[in-house]
This record gives sequence, structure tokens and C-alpha cells, in this order.
Amino acid sequence: MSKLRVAVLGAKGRIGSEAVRAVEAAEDMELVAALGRGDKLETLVDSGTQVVVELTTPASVMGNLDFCVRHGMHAVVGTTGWTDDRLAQLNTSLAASPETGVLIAPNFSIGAVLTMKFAQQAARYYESVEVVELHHPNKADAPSGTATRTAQLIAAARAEAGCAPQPDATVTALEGARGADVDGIPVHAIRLRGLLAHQEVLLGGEGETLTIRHDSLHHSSFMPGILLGVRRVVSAPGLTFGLENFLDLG
Ligand SMILES: NC(=O)C1=CN([C@@H]2O[C@H](COP(=O)(O)OP(=O)(O)OC[C@H]3O[C@@H](n4cnc5c(N)ncnc54)[C@H](O)[C@@H]3O)[C@@H](O)[C@H]2O)C=CC1
Ligand SMILES: O=C(O)C1=N[C@H](C(=O)O)C[C@H](O)C1
Repeated sequence: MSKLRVAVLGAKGRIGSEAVRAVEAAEDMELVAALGRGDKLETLVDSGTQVVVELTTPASVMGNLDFCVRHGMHAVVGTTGWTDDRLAQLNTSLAASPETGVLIAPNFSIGAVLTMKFAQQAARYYESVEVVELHHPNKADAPSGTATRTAQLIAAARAEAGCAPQPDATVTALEGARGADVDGIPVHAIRLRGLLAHQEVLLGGEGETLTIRHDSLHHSSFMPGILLGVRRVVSAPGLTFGLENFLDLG
């Protein structure tokens, strides 16, 4: 069987450099390009790239994906910064290239995907829910893509179940003290030397609390998800949002 021809964009970054090693070590893949900032995207075409792993910055990702989709290359995207407008723009590009697949995964680690799933399941049973994400201080953005997605999923589950708004009688004396509001769910971002990527979903009801916590302790935690994404995206045309779509989570 021929190997999948894979390129990594952002190849010198924290997660990109780990992805380069993971693709090189995968028996069913060949790393055909490893590009950093300033490298020419035409290299992707010249190298016969089938799947691009996009791990750059929110400022670069749209231009890179536009190029990939126009050239019929599938993409597995970990870069953050996704808004409804950006997703609509990407869907417009994909409509002109109907056989091309793009996976955007807010988080590639299995534990983070499960955290989102468990939080979604638990959300309707508790009066209060807040999300705390904790990352290394060089992280590109806040709140994390994972926390934003988690809060959106929680909010959607609560709306579907007809939950009342959360109780909160607090007067905010200093802007930001209660975190960011993502669809009515407070999201708090910690940046601390020594951390990598962590998240807690705190749920509270009468006389009890439930905490769902996930810790990524090394960038290797994201690699099985990236490799799974590469294998699956080639037969998943259009936009897939979330690695859970490629996992059998029941
Ligand atoms: N979905 C997931 O599971 C994960 C997502 N991330 C996200 O991935 C992104 C990268 O994170 P880090 O590796 O920590 O950042 P980083 O800053 O270490 O790496 C980004 C790299 O991309 C390069 N770059 C920027 N523009 C480029 C372009 N146009 N073409 C090629 N390379 C370009 C930069 O020079 C840098 O080397 C962030 O958005 C982060 O939130 C990070 C870890 C896991
Ligand atoms: O920048 C990071 O490090 C991470 N970014 C992603 C996010 O914003 O959710 C995934 C993970 O949290 C690591």
C-alpha cells in the first residue's frame, strides 16, 4: 500500500516539531515537507503533498488553508482562533473543491475530547458550570480553543435541556474578574510557567460539585489524534469540526 504523503506547516513550533517526528515515525506516512514561517507554500505542490498538518498561528492559518483547499490538499488543523466568520469563509472555499477534506480539532488529545463529551453529558444536571483552562505562558491566545469549544458544547446541552440561566448575584467590581462569557458559560484562563495544557470543568448543584479535569503533560499527547486525523480526513470531504467525529465515543 502506498504511504500517505504528509506535510507539516509550523514545523519548527512546539507542537509542529513533535508532529514532524510523529509523521516520520508512522509506517503508513511519508513526511514530504516541513515548512516554517516564510517558506513557500508551492513546496507543498512540488512535493505532491496529500495531507497538510496545519499547526501555525491564528494569523497564518486562513491563508494557508485557502492555498491547500485551492490545490485539493486535505488538511488536519490544530491551530486555534476559529470564529463563525472564519468557518463560513473556509466552507465557501471547500464548496469550490468538493472532494477536499479539512479536519479542525480544537484538541487532539483523547482526554480533552472525553472531557468535552463528559461535560456535555453532565451540563444539564447542575445549576452552575464554569470552565478553567491553564496553559504555558507562551500560548498564542485566550481563552483556549478547547475551552471555547467546551463552553459552547455545555451551553448547547443546557439550552436543549431547557436549563435556567446560572445563579450569580455577584457584582463585578473589576472587569474580567468573572472571566470571559462564552454563550453564558464563564471561562477563566490561567497562564503559568511549568504548565503545558490543562482544563477543568467545574459543575455545582445542591450540596455537591463535580470536577472534570484533564492534563496534557507533553505534546506527545496530541500525536495519536493528529495521525488519526491524517488517516481519516482523506475520505471525509468537506469540513469536520472536532476529532470526536473520527472516534467511536458512543
Ligand atoms: N489542537 C490541538 O490539540 C493543539 C493546538 N495547538 C495550537 O497550535 C498552534 C501552534 O501552537 P504552538 O506550537 O504552541 O505555537 P508555536 O509558536 O510554538 O509554533 C507556531 C509555529 O508556526 C510558525 N508559523 C507561523 N506562521 C507560519 C506560516 N505562515 N507558515 C509556516 N509556519 C508558520 C511559527 O514560526 C512557529 O514556529 C496554536 O494555535 C495552538 O493553540 C497547540 C497544541 C495542541
Ligand atoms: O496552545 C496550546 O498549547 C494549546 N492549544 C490548544 C487550545 O487552544 O485549546 C489545544 C491545547 O489546549 C494546547
